[in-house]
Amino acid sequence: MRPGLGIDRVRGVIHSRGVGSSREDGEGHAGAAARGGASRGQGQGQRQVHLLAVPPRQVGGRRRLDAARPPGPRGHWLMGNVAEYERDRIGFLRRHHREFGDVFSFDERTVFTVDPRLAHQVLAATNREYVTEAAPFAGASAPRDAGEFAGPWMRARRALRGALGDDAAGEWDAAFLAALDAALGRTAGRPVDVLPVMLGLAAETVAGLCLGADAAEVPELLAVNHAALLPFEEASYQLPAWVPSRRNRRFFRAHGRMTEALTRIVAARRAGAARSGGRDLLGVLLDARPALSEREVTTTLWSLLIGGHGVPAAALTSLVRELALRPGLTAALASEAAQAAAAGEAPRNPGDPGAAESPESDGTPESAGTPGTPGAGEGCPRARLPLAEAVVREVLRLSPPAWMLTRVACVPAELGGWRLRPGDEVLLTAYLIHRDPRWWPRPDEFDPSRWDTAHPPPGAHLPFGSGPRYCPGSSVAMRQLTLAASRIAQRFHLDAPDAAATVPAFSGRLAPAGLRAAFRPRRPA
Ligand code: HEM
Repeated sequence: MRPGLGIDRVRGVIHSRGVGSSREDGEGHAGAAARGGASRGQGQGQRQVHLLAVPPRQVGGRRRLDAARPPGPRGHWLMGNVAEYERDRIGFLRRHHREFGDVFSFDERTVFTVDPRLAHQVLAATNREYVTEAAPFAGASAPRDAGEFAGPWMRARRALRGALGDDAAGEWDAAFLAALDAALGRTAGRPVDVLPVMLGLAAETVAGLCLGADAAEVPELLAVNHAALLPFEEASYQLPAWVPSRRNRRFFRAHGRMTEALTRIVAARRAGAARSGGRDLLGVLLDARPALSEREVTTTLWSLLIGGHGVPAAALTSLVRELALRPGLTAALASEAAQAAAAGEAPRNPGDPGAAESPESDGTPESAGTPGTPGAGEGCPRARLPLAEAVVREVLRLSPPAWMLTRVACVPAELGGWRLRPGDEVLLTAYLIHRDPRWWPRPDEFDPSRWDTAHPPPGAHLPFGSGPRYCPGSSVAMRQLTLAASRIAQRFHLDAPDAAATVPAFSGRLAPAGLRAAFRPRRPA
């Protein structure tokens, strides 16, 4: 059973075997998604057994799965809670949070928490007590092995830190703005589905970031992979990878094409046959010391490409919705953009000084100034566009694209007084934490001004996660979203008559379902 979707589903697929592996491994990448995501030391298909939830016992009028498990809904005698969850995921979570409190179990091996303190604790203990859904480069067959496989990934992360920090992230501002103008310009003022436009924009942006001049074929491959991954994200139950279902075959085909392309690009770059004009992430990875293997480089690229595609596109789509609903706010953003431009301040050029310390320094983004938004130093356009930045933060608070984070215990662990066994899964509901009135006054209200004073406790603001597996693209993402908010407001009239009626889709990534909008160019002032 996979109630925990979000980015981890995708990453489970990506990371489970490393990009260079194949079906011959026995299960390949789709194995993680197909089994519910995991190198967990359980035989193939065993994970699905959790679907057949053991009927809980009634203990003293309180439902308990067993003495060692948190309380939780009883569900159907055979199917557990899957059907109810699938009918209305967030409604299910809200109901059971109200009934059972901040920690409740979904089935024998799956626990939800809506407690920021516990979320923070779990995220901070990742790579020690917990693993992300499956470890990068994993060929691991048991959760206890996953830390070992996270090693190369963490080395790659460290190598990338400088290149993805706030100073360096500015190098891509101009390319991002050009791609944004082009993507919205192509819509020619006609109403369009916003998410596909943003997926195209994000694909082009992240492909350029990773591969520079060698990126040409990658945006299309990302689109193909995105489409192949969607069914895995949307369903709670998957067939094992070895079943030659249409969905599995489609995924293997898409994945194989991307693998082949990345392997070719990496090999050519290593051989010096292809040279990117600027400094891209592939260049950084190839220069890493100690050197990363070809497969580690390729797998890291794959993770960055997938992580930097669907999630930012979902965030951009939510941003458009909020802007479309608030003409007054867009006018204020346009005026801020005009002032910043007049002062020659936006966007900033490469080499800007003054970025804040990386949140990875101690694994706690909350310690890096404003909670959950690291690196907002004076050199960042966010500092020059404070309203745009606050709008973005508010969008990410109300609609975190990665609305549920997943961890798997790899050793016996403790969560809020409950015992977890290796293989148990903890689901951190960022969406509910972000809307909890205990940490957020008027939690459902869109109010960028709250960021003038907001000081949520650790773990209460998780748009980019926390701890050692904090999003490595967060600085780039915050910059680009801030620039996008400002640019869209300045250059386009937004017309989205149905925006208020769109509902959030709690799929792999949270985004307003079916949002349509027309981006009509404004006359230059
Ligand atoms: C609005 C934009 C973005 C949001 C909201 C976002 C959110 C997140 C979150 C919440 C996580 C942590 C997941 C967890 O703890 O399980 C994460 C991880 C990750 N993100 Fe982002 N992300 C964004 C943009 C990007 C970009 C632009 C890139 C690539 C340049 C990227 C690459 C990654 C990667 C590779 C990981 C996995 C990190 C690891 O496992 O160590 N993300 N992201």
